[in-house]
Parts: sequence; structure tokens; C-alpha cells
Amino acid sequence: MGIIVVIVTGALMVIGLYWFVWILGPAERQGKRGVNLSGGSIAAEKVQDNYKQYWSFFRHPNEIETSERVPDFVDTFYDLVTDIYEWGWGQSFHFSPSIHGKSHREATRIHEEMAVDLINVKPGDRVLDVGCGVGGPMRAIAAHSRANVVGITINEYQVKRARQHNKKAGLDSFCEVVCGNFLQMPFPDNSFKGAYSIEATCHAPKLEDVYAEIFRVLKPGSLYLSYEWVTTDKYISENAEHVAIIQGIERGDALPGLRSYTDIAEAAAKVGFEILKEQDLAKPPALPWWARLKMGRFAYWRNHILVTVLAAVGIAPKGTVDVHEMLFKTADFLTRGGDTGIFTPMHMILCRKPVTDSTSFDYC
Ligand SMILES: C=C(CC[C@@H](C)[C@H]1CC[C@H]2C3=CC[C@H]4[C@H](C)[C@@H](O)CC[C@]4(C)[C@H]3CC[C@]12C)C(C)C
Ligand SMILES: C[S@@+](CC[C@H](N)C(=O)[O-])C[C@H]1O[C@@H](n2cnc3c(N)ncnc32)[C@H](O)[C@@H]1O
Repeated sequence: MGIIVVIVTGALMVIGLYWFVWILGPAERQGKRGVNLSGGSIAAEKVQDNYKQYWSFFRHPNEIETSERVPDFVDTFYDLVTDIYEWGWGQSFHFSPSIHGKSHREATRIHEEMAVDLINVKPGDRVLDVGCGVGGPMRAIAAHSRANVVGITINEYQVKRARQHNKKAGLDSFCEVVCGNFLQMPFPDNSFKGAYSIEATCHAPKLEDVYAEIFRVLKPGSLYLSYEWVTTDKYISENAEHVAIIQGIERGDALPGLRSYTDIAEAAAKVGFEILKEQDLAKPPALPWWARLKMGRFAYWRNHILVTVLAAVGIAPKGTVDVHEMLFKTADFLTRGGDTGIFTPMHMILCRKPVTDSTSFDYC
């Protein structure tokens, strides 16, 4: 009898310790804890309703390409997912190629630093981060380049989080965060010496519209780099499995219809950019960007149990379980997109705003 009590007590202590570490401990070494999951700026009791509205809107992404309501629903999406992303992924909301011998964190940073290295900015230059999330890339880029980075995101909650992180990292004098729509940016013409967007412009219903805005605010002669989400040349629109994978990615990531890799340079050229370079960074010899998603599978199950328990006891908002389940399924679609090679989240394009006779005077 005595031995059974000891074993049961020991087992309970181990389980308790496990939950303590995973509930109270942050998933990616820093950032969110499970007990702090929220619905962003949405009141806890409205999270489930907002999730339902989001889901019914994004059920048919191809049919909503022209909808003016897209930015509002993208905003709702980021209220719903921002805490879960930070908790389970970190402060950089994007993928990067895996690198032998380097951690995810290091690989992420290398991918971010490459973006700013390619746009040739100097210390003190004013650079625009289009769709900045909670600012993981912005901080890495400011620290690496000593440029002044201005980030824009449509989501108020992300602005709050990004400013907190900037301050905590001691980078608030280099990093500014603005809440706004990248389709109508609150910046004067010719006001930035460089711009980049990391896995963000895929949310624009029409790529030309956001590219035209970026073109407008850039100084002539300066460079813009983007990592785009696209279907590759392996995607066959008559293949039912391919279509299901792409639809799964669109629905779970608030995308108003994924574009083909051929659309990117076309959109950039249409608004006036010169194309300097275009490359799918996911192609071999790059190691799979989706390896991190695959490796996390066990953690997702654990997170699912955790979120269910936290929602049941009223710590996390009720709809958190639905949102987490949606992300769980999305991770699978993304992995299949990577395995089949029909999708890439890192189709890179590097462009320049040309210097014309009438504008050359502005570039100094
Ligand atoms: C660029 C975009 C976001 C890309 C990624 C940062 C996110 C895409 C899918 C997300 C996740 C899927 C599974 C989640 C898991 C179930 C949970 O337990 C922990 C968080 C996840 C790993 C989450 C993290 C972020 C993503 C990888 C899009 C929106 C354009
Ligand atoms: C997947 S996150 C990437 C964030 C950041 N680039 C990173 O890598 O961490 C996409 C970002 O684009 C922003 N976004 C989407 N649509 C937007 C719009 N219309 N205007 C401004 N920001 C937008 C989202 O709010 C979010 O911050």
C-alpha cells in the first residue's frame, strides 16, 4: 500500500512539474506564456464569435480577392493568432530555410539580416518594414544595420506588443511602429531609403496595390526586397490534392487567394519597379523551411491539451481552442505544401525605384 502511495505521489509530482514548466514556461525561450493567451484586442467573451466570422469569410479565398473587407478580417485574424504565434513560434512570424548546425532562432535571424543586406542601407537610414508583426525582424534588422526602422501593421494589438518588445530590447530609439493599412500608408512620398516585407504582402487582395504604395513612399534609387508566399511551377490547378493544400493554406493564414510565382515580378514592374533579382530561396541546396513545422508536431499536441484545459478553466478565452485547432491543421497543409514543392513562402524579389530626370533631385 505504502509503495503505491509513493509511486502515485511521485507520478503526480512529475506530471505537476511538467505542466508547471510548460504552462508557465515560454515556448520559445522568451515571450508569451500559455497562461497569458488572449484574443489580442478582442474581448475574451467575443473571441469565439470573431473566430466564426473570420472562418466564414475566408472559406472561399478565391472569391474574395476583390473584397474591401479583407484588411478588416486580416486584422481580426491577427487578434486571434498573435499570442499563439508568439507562444509557439517566437517574435518573428515567418519561415526560413533550415541550416545545418544552426538553431531555428539563428536561421531566422540570418534570413532577416539577408533582407537588409540586400537593400544596401546605411546606419541612420530610414527603412520601412511593410507588415511588421510584433517586430522580430525589425529588431534583428535594426541591430544588424543600425538603420532606423519604421514598421507598419494593421493590427493594434501587434503595435502594442512590438513597442513593448522594442523597449525591452533597448531598441526603441531605432524602431518605430505605426498602426495602419499598407494599402494606404500614412507616409509622405519619397520618404524612405529602403523597404522590405517579410511574408506580409500575401495578405493584400491585389499585389499591385501594396507595391504601388511602397513605390510611392520610397526615395528614387532606393531598393525594396520582399519574401512572397506563392505557388510554384509544380502546382497543377487540375490536381485535386494540390488545390486542397493551397486552399488549406489560404484559409488558415487569412490569404485572399495565393498568387503564382509568375505574378510577382509582373506586379512589381507594373507599378514602375526595376527588377534586380528574383529567386525562390526554398529551392535546393536550401534545406526545407517546413522541417521546423514537422519537428514541432509533438509540441502541438501538448499545446492543444494545454489550450483546452486553460479554456475549460476560464484562463484562456473560449474560442482559443478553435483558433489553435485551425492552426494545427494549417501546419499540416503548409507541410504538405513544402513536401510536394507546390508552395513556397520565400519567393524573393529585389527591386529598385528608378531615378528619373524629374526625381533625381530628391535622392540625397
Ligand atoms: C506568414 C504567415 C505566418 C507563418 C507562420 C509564422 C505561421 C503559419 C502557421 C503557424 C503555426 C501553426 C501551428 C501552431 C501550433 C499548432 C501551435 O501549438 C503553436 C504555434 C504554431 C506552431 C503556429 C506558429 C506560427 C505559424 C508557423 C502567414 C499568416 C501569412
Ligand atoms: C505573417 S505576419 C509577418 C510579420 C513580420 N513581417 C514578421 O516576419 O514577423 C504578416 C503581417 O502583415 C500585416 N498586414 C497584413 N495586412 C496588412 C495591411 N493591409 N496593412 C498593414 N499590415 C498588414 C499583419 O498585421 C502582420 O503584421
